[in-house]
Amino acid sequence: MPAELLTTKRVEKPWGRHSLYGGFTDPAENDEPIGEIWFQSSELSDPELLIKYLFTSEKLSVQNHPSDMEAAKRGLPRGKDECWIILDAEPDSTIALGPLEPMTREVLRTSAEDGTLEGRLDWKTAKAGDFFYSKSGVVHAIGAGLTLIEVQQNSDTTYRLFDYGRPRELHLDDGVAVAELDPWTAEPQGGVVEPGREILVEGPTFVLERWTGGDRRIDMPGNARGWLVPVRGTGSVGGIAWKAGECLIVTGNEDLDASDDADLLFAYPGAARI
Ligand SMILES: O=P(O)(O)OC[C@H]1O[C@](O)(CO)[C@@H](O)[C@@H]1O
Repeated sequence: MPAELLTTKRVEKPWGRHSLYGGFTDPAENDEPIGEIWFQSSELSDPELLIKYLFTSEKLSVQNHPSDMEAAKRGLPRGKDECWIILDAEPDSTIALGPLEPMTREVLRTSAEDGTLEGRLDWKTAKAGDFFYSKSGVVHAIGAGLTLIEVQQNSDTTYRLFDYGRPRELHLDDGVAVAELDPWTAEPQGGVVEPGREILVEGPTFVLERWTGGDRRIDMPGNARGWLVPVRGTGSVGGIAWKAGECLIVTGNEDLDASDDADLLFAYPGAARI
């Protein structure tokens, strides 16, 4: 199938919201808050990437994820590098990425246990338009009041180190073992490589491009597939109509038509741009 419009799965989370974003339907007042919307294929059982929208009203857990190598050691199919495009933020919204100072594994564990870990993290202001890449291992926490798109390796393995006393399971042994202990620094980005084409992530596990509107050709080599995430605008690809808030998987060689105002993300597995 050259292009598939993905279906959505709504995920309840204690830190989610009753008032979502854009065209997403709000949950009923008495229902649990929705924290995530996942885009799923009805054709593929285990695609390489997963695209989500996140809606936060409280901080997520302080957490990290295994790399491909650490995942393999634990019998898991893949690790979880991830990144976030911030769509909307309350004025005081923040995201924690890595420790303020290099830490030892022992300090990471004891501060997770005694609740001081939160204060040791580098809480960065997050506003609409910001972009953050969080490599597996980075100890991070998405803050309250944010709406964002997450592009990640398709893995549901999260090691929770601290959860503000919420009654959810923690995973200290694994989280401490796979943690990156040095402060976070932004990965170098490819930047604008041609008019209307910006490279936000180029490996090691996926590439993320950002495109402006207009018509273009998508040429995916072999069996490679790409995830088209319209942030704004309308259009069609491979004869399938799309609009902002949806997500499609594209394979092969397809024409993409996008309205002039379109803002598009295009993600695919791999270490280098196609
Ligand atoms: O354990 P929590 O707080 O529900 O957070 C899990 C979520 O955090 C994320 O890893 C984002 O940091 C999501 O991909 C994941 O679903």
